[in-house]
Amino acid sequence: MYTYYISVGSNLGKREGYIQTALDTLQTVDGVMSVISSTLLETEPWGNTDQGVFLNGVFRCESTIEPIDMLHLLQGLEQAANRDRKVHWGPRTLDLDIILVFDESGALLQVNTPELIVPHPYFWERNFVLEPLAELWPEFSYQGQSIRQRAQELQEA
Ligand SMILES: Nc1ncnc2c1ncn2[C@@H]1O[C@H](COP(=O)(O)OP(=O)(O)OP(=O)(O)O)[C@@H](O)[C@H]1O
Ligand SMILES: Nc1nc2c(c(=O)[nH]1)N=C(CO)CN2
Repeated sequence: MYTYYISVGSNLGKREGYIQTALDTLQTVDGVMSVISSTLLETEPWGNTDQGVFLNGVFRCESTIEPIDMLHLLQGLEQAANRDRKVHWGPRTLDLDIILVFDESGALLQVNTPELIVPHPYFWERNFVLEPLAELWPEFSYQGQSIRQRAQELQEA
């Protein structure tokens, strides 16, 4: 059994609908025991600022699905939302990124393959991930820093 923290975002079309559909579909998948979502929040675009405001959140998912298979499952949900990938970090109907994965002993998984890097390489730089993650897991800390401190630090940067 794994515990996944998955970042969800959308800034094109019926944003909340795409996110809700992804959540509803994920809950029906064999091997997915539970999915809960943080509240969704409006966030200014990060990285590529020349695009619309995002709706972002984080799902916590308990699942027996292996990380690479979870990635492919999430990519299928993105395709179901007619996601196109023309512009890197550009507008998208639905984005689902695996942020963190813990195994049943509670150990943080490190994955480094051409297709999948976990922890997600940018998660600790992105308040649109850290704020909803902190809602689900306020005591989380990473590399010796609490998530609250990190979110504050990014806010002030
Ligand atoms: N932890 C991860 N979660 C999701 N995709 C990942 C992860 N690690 C590597 N990838 C790879 O990233 C590729 C590009 O994904 P995508 O186009 O969604 O990037 P993005 O979400 O726009 O940018 P970013 O990854 O910086 O958030 C995917 O094809 C996937 O193989
Ligand atoms: N606010 C916000 N900005 C972004 C987002 C996102 O989900 N939310 N996703 C990106 C590429 O993954 C790049 N920039």
